[in-house]
Amino acid sequence: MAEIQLKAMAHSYIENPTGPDDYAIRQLDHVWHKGGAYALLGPSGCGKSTMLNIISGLVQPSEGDVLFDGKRVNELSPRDRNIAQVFQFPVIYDSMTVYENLAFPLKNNKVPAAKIKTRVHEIAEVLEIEDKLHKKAKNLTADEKQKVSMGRGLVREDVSAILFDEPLTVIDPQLKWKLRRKLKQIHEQFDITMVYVTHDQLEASTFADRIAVMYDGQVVQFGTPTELFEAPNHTFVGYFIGSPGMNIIEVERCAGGVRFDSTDLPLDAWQADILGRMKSNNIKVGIRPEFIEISHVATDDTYEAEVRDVEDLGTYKIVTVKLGEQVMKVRQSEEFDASIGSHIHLSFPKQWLMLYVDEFLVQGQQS
Ligand SMILES: Nc1ncnc2c1ncn2[C@@H]1O[C@H](COP(=O)(O)OP(=O)(O)OP(=O)(O)O)[C@@H](O)[C@H]1O
Repeated sequence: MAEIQLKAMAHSYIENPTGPDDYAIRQLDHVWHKGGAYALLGPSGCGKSTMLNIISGLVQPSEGDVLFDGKRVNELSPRDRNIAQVFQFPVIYDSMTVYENLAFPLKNNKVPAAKIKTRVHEIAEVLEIEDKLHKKAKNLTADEKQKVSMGRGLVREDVSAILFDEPLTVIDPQLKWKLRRKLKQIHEQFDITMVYVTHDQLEASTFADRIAVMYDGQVVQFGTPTELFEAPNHTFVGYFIGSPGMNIIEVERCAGGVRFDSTDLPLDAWQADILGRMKSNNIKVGIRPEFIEISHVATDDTYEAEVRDVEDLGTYKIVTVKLGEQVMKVRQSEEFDASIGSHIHLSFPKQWLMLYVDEFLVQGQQS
């Protein structure tokens, strides 16, 4: 197992990149600590597979260093880096039995036969494919084949890390949940560094202790699921995590705070202070639907808004409201009752009102 560090690393598939848009991964520093369970989450094309392939050695970064336990491995092949990688589609030998498939990486590494037998049975038991060990791989279902593919990654005890590139894409939805739990259990049992690529936030949160959110070739936040939810470091994280995502509103400066349409939002003194020292006019505020409060009575701290829609999702409701020209989503309990077109009063608790300049969170001594 190894600590994997990316140091001033960037990658462009173009020979002579001229600007940031030419990079699949923009320059970044990042550490995957030993034994961690990580997810790499982001939309299609943001650079997840490129990042994984750079760690495994299938792609050499055009700039910077990849370090395993402090040693530069840029020039080492995937085999010499001792990385196991599980892809979207199963990589197995159809003509071999399940047992032979699982034993193959160990045989290659000259592991003694008795040890191979114990290890193959151990992994087959964890993956619940023990009864398939003597079946030819070509006769397995797609789910079973992918389990074998995962098993081939898990079977080696000496790996630096296991990288999963959307491994559950081909898996039946009902089994997906089970396999995700299984991988988590395997992580706890074997304590291996695992990086799991996905574009599904639920998949990322159930598997990982910490999630790296990628957007446009950058890791815009690396944090626990709670950190990503409560304090998104970038507007993209706010929008991408949560269902529905964060309400993000373009605003401009005004005395003591910010304003949109004719609505003034006061900021905390420290936020106003930092904003006052920044030059950019790309200013936004974000608040999650879960944190906006609705009441039927007005106070000094509330804003009158119109109910545009109420979506009943069984155990809660998503209320669409319009404040000035701004449409927002608010999450309410199933008891919420207001007719469409009626007027209600919104409040934005200050601790949940995030301020973004040039899309990044303005952070300070939050109260
Ligand atoms: N071999 C390649 N040659 C040229 N450009 C590539 C290559 N592989 C990826 N890219 C480009 O690099 C960028 C990042 O792609 P990458 O596959 O890493 O993203 P991703 O987040 O894994 O996407 P997906 O979820 O769709 O697999 C994209 O713009 C993609 O078109």
